[in-house]
Amino acid sequence: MPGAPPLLECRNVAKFYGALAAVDGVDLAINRGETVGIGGPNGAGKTTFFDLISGLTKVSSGAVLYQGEDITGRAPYLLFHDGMARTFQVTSGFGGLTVLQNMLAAVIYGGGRTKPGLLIGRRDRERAMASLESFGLAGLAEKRVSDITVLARKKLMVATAVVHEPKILLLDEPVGGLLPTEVDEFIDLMRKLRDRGISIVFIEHVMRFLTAVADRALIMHQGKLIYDGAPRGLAKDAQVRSVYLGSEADSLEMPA
Ligand SMILES: Nc1ncnc2c1ncn2[C@@H]1O[C@H](COP(=O)(O)OP(=O)(O)OP(=O)(O)O)[C@@H](O)[C@H]1O
Repeated sequence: MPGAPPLLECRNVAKFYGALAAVDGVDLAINRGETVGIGGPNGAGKTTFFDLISGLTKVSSGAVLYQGEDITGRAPYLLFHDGMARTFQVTSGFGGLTVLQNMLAAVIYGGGRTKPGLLIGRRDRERAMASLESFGLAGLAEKRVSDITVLARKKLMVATAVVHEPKILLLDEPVGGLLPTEVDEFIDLMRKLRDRGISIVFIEHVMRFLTAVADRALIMHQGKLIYDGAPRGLAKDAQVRSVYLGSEADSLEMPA
C-alpha cells in the first residue's frame, strides 16, 4: 500500500540496566512482507530488543510503533491479539499438557476472546487439529509436550504462534540446537510462512539458516545496529567479520 506506515518501527529505542546499555538507541523500520534475520555476538542485546518490541520489558527511552500506532509498553497478550506473535529462546510450552492441549490454549486464549468459556467447542478442536496437521504434528496430538523431541517442540511453538495468522512473527533462535537436516526442515517451514504473507523477524546464530531465509540481515553489537542490509553483504563487512563472524565468514553459503 503506497503511503502506508511501516509494519513495525523503532525510534531511538534504548534499554539501560544501570550503566549497561543493553539496547542503545536503535532506529529501524520493517515493512510488510519482509523476512529479517538478526545476528550478533552473545550479549549484543538481541533478545532484549525483542522484549522491548513485544512489551515484555519496559523501554528506558524511545518508541515502538506497530502499523503506525505507538504501542510502547503495550502488554504482550494484547499485541498477540493484534497480530504480533512471538516465540522464545527456551522452547518450553506447557510441558505437562498434551500437544493438542497446548494448541487449544493458543486457539482459545490467543484469539482475543476476553471471556473464553470453559467448554472447548468442536470448531476450536478442529482448528487446533488442522493447525497441528499442517505442521506435521497431528500424530503427536495426545503426547505430553515434555515427552516429544526438541524439533517437534520447536515446531509446536511456531504452530501455536501462527494459529491466528499474525501479521508479524518474532522468533528467538528458532533453530538453535537442531541437527543440520532439521535446520533444512525449518528453512522450508519459514518459506511456507512467508508465502502465507506473514512478516518474520528472527534472531539466529546459525548463519546458514539466516542467509537462506532472510531477505534482510541486521547485526547487533553492544546494543547498536552495526549492519542493516542484504545477507550476501555480511561476509564482506569488515566490522561484522571482526566482532561476530570471524573466519566463519569465509565459508558462509550465500544465496545466489
Ligand atoms: N534483566 C537484566 N538485568 C541486567 N542485565 C540484563 C538483563 N537482561 C539482559 N541484560 C544484559 O543485557 C545485555 C544484552 O542481553 P541480551 O540477552 O539481550 O543479549 P543477546 O544478544 O540476546 O545474547 P544471546 O545471543 O546470548 O542470547 C547483556 O549484557 C545482558 O547481560
